[in-house]
Amino acid sequence: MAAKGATEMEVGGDGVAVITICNPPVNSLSIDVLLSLKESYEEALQRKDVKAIVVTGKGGKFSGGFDISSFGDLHSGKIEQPKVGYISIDILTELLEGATKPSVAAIDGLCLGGGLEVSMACHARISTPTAQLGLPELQLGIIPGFGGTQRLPRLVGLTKSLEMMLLSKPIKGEEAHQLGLVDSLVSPNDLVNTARRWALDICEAREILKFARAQARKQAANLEHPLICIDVIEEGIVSGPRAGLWKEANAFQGLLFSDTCKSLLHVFFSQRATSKVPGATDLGLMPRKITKVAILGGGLMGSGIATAMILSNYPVLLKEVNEKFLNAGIDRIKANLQSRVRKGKMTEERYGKALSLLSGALGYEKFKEVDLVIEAVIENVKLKQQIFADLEKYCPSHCILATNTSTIDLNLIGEKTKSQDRIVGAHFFSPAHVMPLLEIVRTQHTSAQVVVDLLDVGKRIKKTPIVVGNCTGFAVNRMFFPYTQSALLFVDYGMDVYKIDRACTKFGMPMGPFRLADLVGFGVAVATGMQYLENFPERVYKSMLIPIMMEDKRSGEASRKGFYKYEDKRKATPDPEIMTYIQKSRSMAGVTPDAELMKLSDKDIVEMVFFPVINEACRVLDEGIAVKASDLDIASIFGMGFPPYRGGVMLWGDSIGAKYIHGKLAEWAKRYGSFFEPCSYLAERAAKGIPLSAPAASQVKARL
Ligand SMILES: C[C@H](O)CC(=O)SCCNC(=O)CCNC(=O)[C@H](O)C(C)(C)COP(=O)(O)OP(=O)(O)OC[C@H]1O[C@@H](n2cnc3c(N)ncnc32)[C@H](O)[C@@H]1OP(=O)(O)O
Repeated sequence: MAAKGATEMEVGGDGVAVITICNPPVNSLSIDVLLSLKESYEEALQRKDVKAIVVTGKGGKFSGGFDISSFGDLHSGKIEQPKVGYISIDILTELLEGATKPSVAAIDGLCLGGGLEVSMACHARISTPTAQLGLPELQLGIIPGFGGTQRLPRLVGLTKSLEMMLLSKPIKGEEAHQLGLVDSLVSPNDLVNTARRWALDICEAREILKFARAQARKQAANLEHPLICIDVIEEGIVSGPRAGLWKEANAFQGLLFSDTCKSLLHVFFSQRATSKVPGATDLGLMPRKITKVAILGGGLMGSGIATAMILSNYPVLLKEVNEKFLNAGIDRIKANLQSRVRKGKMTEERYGKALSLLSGALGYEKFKEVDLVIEAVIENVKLKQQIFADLEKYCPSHCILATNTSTIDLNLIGEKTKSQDRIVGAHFFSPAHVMPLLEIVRTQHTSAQVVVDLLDVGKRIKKTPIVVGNCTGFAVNRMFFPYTQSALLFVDYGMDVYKIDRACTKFGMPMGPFRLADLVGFGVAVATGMQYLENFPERVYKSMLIPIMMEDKRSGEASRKGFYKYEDKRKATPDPEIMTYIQKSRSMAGVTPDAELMKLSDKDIVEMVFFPVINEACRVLDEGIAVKASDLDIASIFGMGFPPYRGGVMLWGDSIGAKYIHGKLAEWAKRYGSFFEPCSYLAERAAKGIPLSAPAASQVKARL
């Protein structure tokens, strides 16, 4: 039997395949035409020279719909009925609508029933003003069967689509355009060419969207909502504004109840709540004006802090011990600023202005003019004590005396002065002009006024402050010390360094504990370790791995070799050589690798690295070092790069549950030692089923 119509396909030099429905007199859709449409599509999707598709009808008619004359053949069984849904779902939805290449329908004349349905499965519709579009199926005692009941309401709205279907009432191209069923109106002569251009424009938009998707995945692989946003934008481009709006509305609704949204809302409010500090900001004190700032030490931290200050228009006096160090410090500040100019974040003019706010000093003569001093010299208690005694002598009596120490007890630093009420910690995170957190440390002597003043400075230099109590490591470093500690412990027990780092970055950390140790430098890591060992010996794991590597002149990124090698600029490559050190460290620790640890999933690894962090965060909270759990969430996000979409360590901990965390820690404590011992705060909350972040009944001990 001769075929009842077919489609023809022609591929132009522009990469557009024009598929024409040919079945005179009205280009009705016989089964043959539909199968031929399928074949043409498949060929177009396969061919490399085809970028986009236009579907049209021969002789100024798109299509009069399903071939009514074959109804009888179907009834009599003369032609076999395709399996239910084959045309509507397999061909029109999966193949046409779901195609990776965009298609546009070019409509003139009739576009009825199955014809309109084919055009609605395309990604856009261009028509002439006089074209006739409708779904008249009900006239024949049937209903639209190729997706019309679903696609038309999305394009023209419920009321209009009901009218068009129930009354079998077609509309003209003009009205279809107003309703959004048709995307553009053109004269019959321009029809196919306009449709070609439209299809190519969708291709270009798709390329841009593809790039945006890749970027979004690279930035935060765990996040779904940026990709959904791109999908929704694409829907609008491809299927018109109404379809786009529907997709937007549905996606919005879904995201509103997502964990990501809940976590990010928590971060939003928690960040604002950090500057509400009981016993300081609730006393009605106004911040005093700070007109000049002095910074002691032009090293990495000092120069970073000075950069942050001059960028926010504070005149800065940088003091060093000799000309050479001073110049080196000033050069570092210049380099910090220049990097901003290079990245286009700052004009040359702004650069000059910022630099003009900086002056250098070798002595204390000009310190009588300053309102705030930030000491950022090396971590040496004796040196700091001497400096604070000098500052008391040379600075005006109202001047705030801040230290950028990251670990040393402030009472020790100020021991030789009578200025305890104006001594405060201003702990910045490296690089200080980039990292957004400022940990303000107050002792029992620090005045509320000084805290209020420093909060104001923090706001002006665009840092997120958290106000914490005084102890070794304060809140942030204390909380994150166990991050590297547990990683080092598990490496001794047989786990792979790079597997741990990978699990952490997949979880959403900017870098794993070993890449971080490389960045910070092993010297700092060991010095900090000593402080902890002195103060919290029961929960320090004495890994020899870092000291062994240091003996071999591997001390992290600065020496181009640490846990990774750094041949190229900053690019970290795993280094098989580290196995020698690891084996040595393992034999010194006298442990036998635990075969079970090798089988762990990424989720297990993340728990092993982060549950000790949560445990320490609980101690910090219990001791009153932090005022509230949400401050620790902010500290973890802004100080260590904990993924904000997980809400911070405490909120994340609560999403897992105190009981589970407690159980795991207790089990590991039995197996691997006291480092994992769950603290009493965690134990109590696990037993009573109270969230970790819920305020205690007797909130905040007298520590602050
Ligand atoms: C699954 C899907 O949802 C189901 C469907 O698509 S069902 C089909 C839906 N389509 C329709 O109902 C359209 C029916 N056709 C019409 O209403 C009118 O024919 C029309 C408005 C298209 C044209 O009207 P008009 O210009 O007066 O010409 P008319 O004489 O009716 O038709 C011209 C020829 O085309 C044929 N024809 C029209 N529509 C046809 C169709 N869908 N299938 C097969 N042949 C069709 C007519 O039988 C006629 O053939 P003839 O010359 O051999 O007698």
